[in-house]
Order: sequence, then C-alpha cells, then structure tokens
Amino acid sequence: MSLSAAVKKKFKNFSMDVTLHTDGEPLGVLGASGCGKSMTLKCIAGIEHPDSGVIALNNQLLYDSEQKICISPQKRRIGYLFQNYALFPHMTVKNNIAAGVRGTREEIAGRVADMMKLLHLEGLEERYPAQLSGGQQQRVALARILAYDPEVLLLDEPFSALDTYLREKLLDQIDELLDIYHGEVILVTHNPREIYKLCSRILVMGNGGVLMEGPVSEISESSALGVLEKVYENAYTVKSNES
Ligand SMILES: Nc1ncnc2c1ncn2[C@@H]1O[C@H](COP(=O)(O)OP(=O)(O)OP(=O)(O)O)[C@@H](O)[C@H]1O
Repeated sequence: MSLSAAVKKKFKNFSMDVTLHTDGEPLGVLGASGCGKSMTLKCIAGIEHPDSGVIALNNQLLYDSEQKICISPQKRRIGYLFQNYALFPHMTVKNNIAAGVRGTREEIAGRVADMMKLLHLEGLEERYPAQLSGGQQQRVALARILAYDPEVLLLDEPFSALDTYLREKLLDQIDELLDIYHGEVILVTHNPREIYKLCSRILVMGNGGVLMEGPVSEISESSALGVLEKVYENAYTVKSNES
C-alpha cells in the first residue's frame, strides 16, 4: 500500500507546492496555521482540486492534471476526519455509523457492532449526537469513516476541539486503533506531541511548502519546531523591514 501526492495550488495571497508519500507508516504533518495542511488533505480527498499535480493510491491515479484524471471523492476510498466533524443530528449513533455502509441488513448491523466495539462506544447505540460528549462524537465520526473500510485515513486536527482530558483519552484510543488499521494514515496537527505519539514519519510544512521530512526517530521534536520557528521569524523580519 502507498499514497503519493504532488500538488500545486495558487490563491491570490497564497501558493502551495507540496509533495508527500506514505508507505504503510503513519505520517504526521506539522505546520503553523494557514500553511496549507488542510488544503493538502482536501486535495487528496478530492474535495478540492489542485491547479496541477498527481495523486496516486496503490498505483491507481486519483488525480493527474496532465492526463485530466480526477476521480470523485466518493470513489477514492479515503476517510477524512476533520475537526468538529458533523454527525447527522437527527440520527442515532447506530444509524450515523451505518450511513456509509453497503450490504444486507445483517452485514450492516454486524459492521456497526464491530465499529462500536472498536471505538469503545457500546451502550451509546440509541443516543443522538447532542447527547454525547465531544470525545464520544469524534469517536462516532471515526467509527462512521472506518465502517466503509477506507484505504486511507486523513485525520485533520482530530483533537483540537477537545479539552485536555478527552484529548489524552482519544489520543490513546487512536494509538490503539492505528496498530490494527492497515491503510495509509496522515495526521495533520499543530501539536508535535501528537505526531511523536502516533506517527512513524514527520513532515514539517511552512508557507505552502515542505520544510523537512523524515522518520520521527531521526528528527527530534525540537529540531522540527526549530525549522518552523526559523521560517516564521524570517517572515516576520521581512514584514517588519518592509514597513
Ligand atoms: N478558497 C480560498 N481562497 C483563497 N485562499 C484560500 C482559500 N482556501 C484556503 N485559502 C488559504 O490557503 C491557505 C492554506 O489554508 P489551509 O486551510 O490549508 O491552512 P492550514 O495549514 O490547514 O491552517 P489551520 O491549521 O489554521 O487549519 C490559507 O492561507 C488560507 O487562507
């Protein structure tokens, strides 16, 4: 299994040029606010389109600007969990998880039960999203994504809306989950600690580009943060000199 993406995209005040690759090991993408982390994930998921580039999953092209290939998000088999993921408010937990699953009634019920167990949601089947804590809602969202068996899991700041206690609990649960999940995983965050707990590789982004990449065993948390600090210090100095 592998995922490769080389994407370029330009807005009026921002341009992005990012290349990344995963090969069965969770990749953590670290970067300051506005550096293009979510836009990169959205391009991989197919919610946004790059101006140019190539995205391939297990040797299948999902996007290729030159060959004019662009597979729809529904056909990419990519699960995208973002901050404040919206569950269907009028559906129970059980029905939320079942929403994306295909199969007979028994198959769907079996799959939902497996996901409830995997994410420690047993007993909450008949509750509605408004009757759940933030951490429980995030776990239902993750169960709903995993229920359709995606080949790629994109986690976009999954912990940022949670308080410290729930964040630590969910961090441990996702850590357990990643041990048994066999697809490609990309975690986007501002918080290096999450990457050092969950991921094998780190990619540091700044100003729409890749600043540094490698195994977490070779790049220390302080050197990853140091690279980021340097870029933003320089940006600040340039701006101060201009004014
Ligand atoms: N539709 C758009 N038009 C113009 N600029 C945009 C548009 N969408 C995103 N941007 C800009 O692209 C940049 C990257 O956005 P992105 O959401 O990827 O940032 P991020 O690194 O995920 O930030 P955060 O950590 O705050 O979520 C930002 O500067 C943003 O303002």
